[in-house]
Amino acid sequence: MKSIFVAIDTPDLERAASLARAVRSSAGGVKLGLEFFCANGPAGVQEIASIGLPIFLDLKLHDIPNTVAKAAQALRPLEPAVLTVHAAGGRAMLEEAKAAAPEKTKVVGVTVLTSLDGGDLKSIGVSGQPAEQVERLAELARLSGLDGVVCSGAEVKAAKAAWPNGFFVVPGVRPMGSGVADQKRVVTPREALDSGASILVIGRPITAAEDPEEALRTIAATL
Ligand SMILES: O=c1ccn([C@@H]2O[C@H](COP(=O)(O)O)[C@@H](O)[C@H]2O)c(=O)[nH]1
Repeated sequence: MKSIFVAIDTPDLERAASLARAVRSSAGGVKLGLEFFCANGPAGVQEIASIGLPIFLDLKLHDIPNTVAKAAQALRPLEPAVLTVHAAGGRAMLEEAKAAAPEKTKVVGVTVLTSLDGGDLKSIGVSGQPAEQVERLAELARLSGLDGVVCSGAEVKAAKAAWPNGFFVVPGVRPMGSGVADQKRVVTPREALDSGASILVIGRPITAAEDPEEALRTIAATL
């Protein structure tokens, strides 16, 4: 299975389509997030989906259970392969999100954003290191019936040990020598996969490259 989902973070539909076409033969899918969705909406998602790759809709839904359930329901026609919600939304929200999403969609809970470290958690009132919070939220996601979680490559081994049949999405992935930008908990693609990631999410190291297709192939060759 092709394990790299390319994060296409742009508000520009034409650019998104051109990137999706460029990576079509080597990617496992494309990930569309808030930047793309706010600019282009469901119609934009459908246009990218028509290029033929599975769609990971990374909207990180986080609200009261009723609102998240209605949002997940509204997204049903898009039939995303993967949909994200924030695990910190709590058990009722997670259960309702899963129940409202299409049966085939993997609903995964974002645990601790890969852009955060222990200091950031402390500043929002969460004591302990990211690994502890990931463990807590992954357990909540499992008990709530989700399909898996989003966590960094540094935590995925422990998460998989506790949830062997879970689906583990790992962003914050950087090939050796690539700039980390705003990411704080970063591993290489090989490390993420060896630690148990089900899929890797990689954006700028591919999309900002002069030749995105070549950049993706080079990364894929390390796996
Ligand atoms: O914890 C998280 C959850 C989601 N993301 C998303 O993944 C990509 C990463 O892009 P890069 O350019 O490879 O840094 C981006 O779309 C984020 O929204 C994450 O990074 N961390």
